[in-house]
Amino acid sequence: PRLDLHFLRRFLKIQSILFPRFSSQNVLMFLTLLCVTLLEQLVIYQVGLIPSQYYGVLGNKDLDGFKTLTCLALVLIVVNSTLKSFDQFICNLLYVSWRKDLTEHLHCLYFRGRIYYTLNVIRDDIDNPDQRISQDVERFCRQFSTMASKLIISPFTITYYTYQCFRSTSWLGPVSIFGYFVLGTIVNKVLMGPIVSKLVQQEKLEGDFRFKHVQLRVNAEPAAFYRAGHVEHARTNYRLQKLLKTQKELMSKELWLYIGINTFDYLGSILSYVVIAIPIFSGVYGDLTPAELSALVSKNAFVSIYLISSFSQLIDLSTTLSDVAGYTHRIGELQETLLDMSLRPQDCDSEDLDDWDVNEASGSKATDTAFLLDRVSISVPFSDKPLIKDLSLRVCEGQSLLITGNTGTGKTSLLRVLAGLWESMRGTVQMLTCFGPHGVLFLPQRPFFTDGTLREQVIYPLKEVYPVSGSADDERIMRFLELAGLSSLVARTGGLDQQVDWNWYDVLSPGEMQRLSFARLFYLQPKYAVLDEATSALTEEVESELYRICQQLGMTLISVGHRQSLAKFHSSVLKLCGGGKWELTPTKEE
Ligand SMILES: Nc1ncnc2c1ncn2[C@@H]1O[C@H](COP(=O)(O)OP(=O)(O)OP(=O)(O)O)[C@@H](O)[C@H]1O
Repeated sequence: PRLDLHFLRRFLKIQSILFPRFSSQNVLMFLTLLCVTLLEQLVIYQVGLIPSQYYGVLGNKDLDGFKTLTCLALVLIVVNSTLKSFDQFICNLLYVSWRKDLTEHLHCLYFRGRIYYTLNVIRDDIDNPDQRISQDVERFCRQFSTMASKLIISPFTITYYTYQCFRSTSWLGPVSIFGYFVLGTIVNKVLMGPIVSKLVQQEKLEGDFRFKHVQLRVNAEPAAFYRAGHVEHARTNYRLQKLLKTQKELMSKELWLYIGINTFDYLGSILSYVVIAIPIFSGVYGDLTPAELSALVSKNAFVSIYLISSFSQLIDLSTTLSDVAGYTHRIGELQETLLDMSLRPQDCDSEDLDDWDVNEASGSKATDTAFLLDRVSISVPFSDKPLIKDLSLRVCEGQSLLITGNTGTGKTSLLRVLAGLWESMRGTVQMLTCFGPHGVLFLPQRPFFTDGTLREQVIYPLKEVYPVSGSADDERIMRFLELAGLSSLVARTGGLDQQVDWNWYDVLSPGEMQRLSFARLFYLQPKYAVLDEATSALTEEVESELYRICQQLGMTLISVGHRQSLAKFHSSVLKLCGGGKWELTPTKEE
C-alpha cells in the first residue's frame, strides 16, 4: 500500500459512497460547511483588523470610538466563536453520516448471500474483516472529517491571498511561494510513503490483538477448565508486543514526517522576507528611503505570510492524510474483495434471501425431491485430499438419509456442499426445493444463537413471528419448547419476550442448546431437515424422542450421526469410508 494512483482510485471509490448524488444529505452538509467556513474567514479577517483600529481610537483618545469598537469586537467575537462551533458541529455530523453510509454499504456487501462465510472461513487473503468494517471505517471517517473544514476553505484562501500577494509583490512572491509548496509536497510525499504501509500493518496487528481477546472471551470456560490463564496471558502479550513494536516503528517513521512539516512551517515564516530581499538587493527599490522600505517590507510580509500559512495548513494535514491513506487501502481492499465476491454466483445467489420469505407459495414449486447429486466429487479446500468421489444420490420426500463415517471423512463437508457453502470439484448438485420452512432447514453441528429474547431464538432466522398469529403463536412456541424438554427455560428467562442480557452460549448447557435448536426446528417445521450431529450431547432416549417428533411433524431427515440407534429413523445409510470411498445401503425395516 502506497500513496499512489491505486490509493487515488480507492479513495475516489470511497468518495462515491460518501457523496452518492448532488442532492444527497452529505453533499448538502458539505455545502453548509463550506458556507460556514467562508463566513468564518470573513469574520476572522474583520477580527484581525480590530487591533490596528484600537491603536487609532486610543491614540486619538476617542472615547465614543473606543466604546463602538469594543461593542463591534464583542459582537464579532461571539459570531466568530459561534461559527467555529458550528463548523466543528457540522464536521462531527458529517463524520456520523459518512460512517453510517460507508458501514451500511460494506454491510450490504458483507451480508449478501454467503459472502461473510467465504470471507471468514475459506479465504485468508483479507485479514480481520470485522475490524475493517468497525474500527477502520470509524477512524477513516473521523480523520477525514477533521481534514474537511481545512481542505474545503483552502482553495478560497489560497486564491484570495495569491491575488493579494501578486498585487504587492508582483509575480515573484506567488511564484516562489508556490514553488516552495510544491517542493514541500514532494518531500512530504516521500516521507509519507513508508508511513502508509506501516499503518496498514499496524491495523492488521491491532485486529489480531483484539481477536485474541474475543477468542478468550468466547471460550473463557474451556480455557478456565484447562487452567490456561498463563498460556493465554503469554500469547496475548506476544500479540501485544508485536503490535507495540510496529507502532514504535510507525512512530519513528512519523518522526521524519514531523521534522519535514515543522521545517517547512518555520522556513515558510522567513520565506516572505526572502521574497522581498531579492528585489531590494538587486537594486529595484534603490530610490526608496529606509522608512518607505520598512513600510513596504511589512505590507508584503503580511500577505505573503497569510499565503504561506494557508499552504502550511495543507502541509500540516500530511500526518492526517497518511492515516487516511492507510485506512483507505484497508477499506478499499475489503470493498474490492466484497464486490468481486458478490459477482460470483456461488457466494452470492440472491435466491436464498427470497427463499426465506415465509409467505412464498413454495408449495406450488415444491417437488418431492430435495437434493439431486450426480457423480459429485468433493475435496478439502485448497488441497488435493479427496473426501468423496463420484457420489450420485437422490434425497426424496419420506426417504430419510443417515450419513455416517469416521472423523474427518467429510460428513459435514457433504452437508456444506448440499447447502451451497462449498463447491463440488466435479459433478452437479441440485437443490430442488427452497431454504426455510417450506423447504430445507439445516441444523449445524455447533448450535447458533443470536442476541435477543427466547422467542427470537425459537423463530430464528425469521425476524417476525410466523405465521403472524399473535397469542396462538405463543402457544405453538410454548408447546414446542415443552416437546424439546425446555419448559423450565421460559421461567428462567422470565417469559418469551423478556430481554435477557446474558450470552446464550454461557448460560445454556450443550444439551440445552441442542434442545433449543430442535424447538426451533419444530416451530419452523420444514419439509426436509438436515441435522449435523444435532443430538450428540443428548442421551439415546432423548434423541429417539426428538427424532420421533420430527417424523410426526412430517419431516424428511438427512442426518449425520454415529449412533446405531439412529438407523431406524432413516431409509438408507451413506457411509463415508475416507479417501473418497463411500457405501450407500438401505436400512433394514423393523
Ligand atoms: N475450512 C476448511 N479449510 C480446510 N480444511 C477444512 C475446512 N473445513 C474442514 N476441513 C477439513 O476437511 C476434512 C473433512 O471435514 P468435515 O468437517 O467434513 O469432517 P467430518 O467427517 O464432519 O468430521 P466429524 O465427524 O469430526 O464432524 C477434515 O480433514 C477437515 O480438517
